Amino acid sequence: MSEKRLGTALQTVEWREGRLVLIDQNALPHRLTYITYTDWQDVVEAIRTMVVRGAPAIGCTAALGMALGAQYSPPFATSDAFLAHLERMAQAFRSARPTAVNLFWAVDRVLAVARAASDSVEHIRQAVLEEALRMLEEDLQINRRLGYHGAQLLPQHASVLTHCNAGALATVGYGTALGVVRAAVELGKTVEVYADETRPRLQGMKLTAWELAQDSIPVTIITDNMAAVLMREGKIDCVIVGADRIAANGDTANKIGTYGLAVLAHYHRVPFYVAAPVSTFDLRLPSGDLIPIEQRDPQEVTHIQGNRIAPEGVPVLNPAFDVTPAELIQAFITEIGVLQPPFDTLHERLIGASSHHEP
Ligand SMILES: CSC[C@@H](O)[C@@H](O)C(=O)COP(=O)(O)O
Repeated sequence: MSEKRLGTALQTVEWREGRLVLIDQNALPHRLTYITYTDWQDVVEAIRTMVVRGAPAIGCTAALGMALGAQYSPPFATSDAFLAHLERMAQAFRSARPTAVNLFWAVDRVLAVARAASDSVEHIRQAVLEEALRMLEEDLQINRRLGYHGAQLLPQHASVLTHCNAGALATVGYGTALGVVRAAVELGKTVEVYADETRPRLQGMKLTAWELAQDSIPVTIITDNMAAVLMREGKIDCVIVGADRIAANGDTANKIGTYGLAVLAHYHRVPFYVAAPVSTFDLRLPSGDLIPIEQRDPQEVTHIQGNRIAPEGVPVLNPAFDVTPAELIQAFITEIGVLQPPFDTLHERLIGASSHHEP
């Protein structure tokens, strides 16, 4: 095992001197800047406008955003009134983005702790902050464990294709799909990564390529339509992507374009892996047909850096995610090991643990 500790320099979301601090992902790769938040409603907006994005990162940001709102709330006479205030906050966070279930999971977890500490406003406040900080710490540990399990699946010299950004920037740190890459490198394997640019918001080119370069992990940017050729030429050993929501049968929502990659991988007999924490599984949904898919502003497609590149007046579709059918996925890499549907080991952990309120 090498001495390198990769992906630890970037902490996407953190609590600093009673404030919530986010890396501004909309400024990358040009500038690594941090935004400090004192108002929970601005944190909701940060999730909506994708200052912070990626399923685990938005979950942890929402949890810490609720803690921020709890710290700086107006005075409440009773703990019931304070709980009602937290429920309103929770609803605002849930409505920020619909697809990643981690957001709902995180908000529910904070609310559960708040309800359990309901003997005084001060206790609730303290319990909510402690729980949010615990979630941030857990996320890092989860990604390291998940990365270790996934690294066992890679050959000694591996060429990995990934889509969007499922890295340190999509989590609190270290990453899921990129956590597997980092863990393999830490175990002494040589890994080169092909990063799909990931239209329309280009998270693969702007974020994945940037964060791997920070760790000196070899990375090559390709356009989304190059994957087939690379697979045909035998240049890809496996595809590893993250996930926003995984249904009970293994159907997986992830960034738009993931489904197409899975079809290509199947045709070329390239293993296709999904790397995601247990909190991304939504076992209440029997299949992926029921996963809500976020539709985003058409301007993300028609404009580049504020300049229109599409003709006026032509309709545009902009679903942010697609659903890959389970049969195209070789395995699910999680912090508790490499899993296959029907995910028997997960049922006990997840069912009943959360009610996942939808917006
Ligand atoms: C570990 S992150 C997994 C997914 O959240 C990621 O692949 C993805 O689709 C992110 O989408 P985004 O729209 O950038 O939030």
